[in-house]
Amino acid sequence: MGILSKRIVVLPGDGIGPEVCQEAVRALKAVADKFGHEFVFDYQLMGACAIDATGDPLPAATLEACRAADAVLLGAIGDPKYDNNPSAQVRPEQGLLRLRKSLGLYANIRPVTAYDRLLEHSPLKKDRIQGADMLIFRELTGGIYFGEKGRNADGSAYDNCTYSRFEIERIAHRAFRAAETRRGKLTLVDKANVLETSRLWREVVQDLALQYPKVLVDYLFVDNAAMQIILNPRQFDVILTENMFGDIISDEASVIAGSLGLLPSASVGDEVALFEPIHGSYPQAKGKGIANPIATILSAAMLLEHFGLQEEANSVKKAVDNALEQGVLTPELNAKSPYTTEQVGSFVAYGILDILDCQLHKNNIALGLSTII
Ligand SMILES: NC(=O)C1=CN([C@@H]2O[C@H](COP(=O)(O)OP(=O)(O)OC[C@H]3O[C@@H](n4cnc5c(N)ncnc54)[C@H](O)[C@@H]3O)[C@@H](O)[C@H]2O)C=CC1
Ligand SMILES: CC(C)CC(=O)C(=O)O
Ligand SMILES: [Mg+2]
Repeated sequence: MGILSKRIVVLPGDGIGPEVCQEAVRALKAVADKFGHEFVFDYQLMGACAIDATGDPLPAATLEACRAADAVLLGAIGDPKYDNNPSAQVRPEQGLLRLRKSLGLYANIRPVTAYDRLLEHSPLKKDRIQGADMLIFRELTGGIYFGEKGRNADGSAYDNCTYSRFEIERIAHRAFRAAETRRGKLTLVDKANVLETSRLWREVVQDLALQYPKVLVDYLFVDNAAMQIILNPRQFDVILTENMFGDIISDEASVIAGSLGLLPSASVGDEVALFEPIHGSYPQAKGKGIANPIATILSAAMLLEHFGLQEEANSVKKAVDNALEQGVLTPELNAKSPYTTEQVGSFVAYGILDILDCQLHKNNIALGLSTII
């Protein structure tokens, strides 16, 4: 792959979003320096910050910039002043959902890995999670999050869940193809004993399975899946599921990795792809320097893979592995001698730049010397 010139729209968003985005951009800048690429970063508003500035959580200028970009990097959106106000007319989350829908980002891909170095920090049984490695395909533009919702005259409320065969087929094909390149197993997580939409998911997946004879297909009800993911995560290879179930079980699966702050994602579909950590804006941590930036840094690695820059992506992943290995960890993973968001980010950037005397950098951090990159 030659030298690339790419325009990346950055949507830092709210809460810890700007802090974790800053570290992912630092990693991308290190990659650009090392490999000679040109990445132009175009910062745009989305979420609560966009409501505050324009009244709209997804201003037209932001959507336009995303459409014209080569990729989008998102931090997170959401603010308690909207969460705690049930009568708020406009919400940050509406901006995110509208962005996903507008860009046709129907497949959200969330890798989950058990890191050897972090096993000791896990509340889960080490011998059960060691080696766990799964890829969750979460449908992202349909289902209950996008169905008609409202209040009835009697004061009751409703959220409708609808799926079409087409919506299921397009993400199922992607999940089957991924399973073919991995360990050849696909688990559909649904609630087909109760929900009609889930029965349609099963029918479609059963039909498509005929086109992928090398893939072993398994079906699990979501309640059972929620338990199995924790109890015996190594049984999973590719998980395919609808929007809300995928949202919930992937946050749960982050316990296998060790923290919600470690899980990245790629959202892909018809237009430009978007990369974001699976976590939210963690408002309690805003400005404290305690947020783990690795989920966003690994999302940047997925962005590089999307550009076809595998070696570059590997350099980011290797630098992250090294940070974990060396114990350069934010407080939720190591309360005793924690590193800040920025220190973890700059340690990773050093690793990308092959300044392999990371010990020196670690010492600098210990001495309180400022980050250099
Ligand atoms: N994609 C997005 O932008 C998302 C936005 N949200 C929004 O975020 C706001 C907060 O929602 P919550 O339910 O509290 O979810 P959250 O994901 O922001 O935080 C849940 C918990 O996970 C941990 N955590 C999350 N990110 C972390 C990080 N980088 N490092 C270390 N620990 C981390 C913290 O213990 C935190 O209390 C809400 O406004 C919500 O709507 C929630 C999920 C996704
Ligand atoms: C607005 C929500 C659906 C965001 C969320 O929880 C997620 O995408 O994981
Ligand atoms: Mg979520």
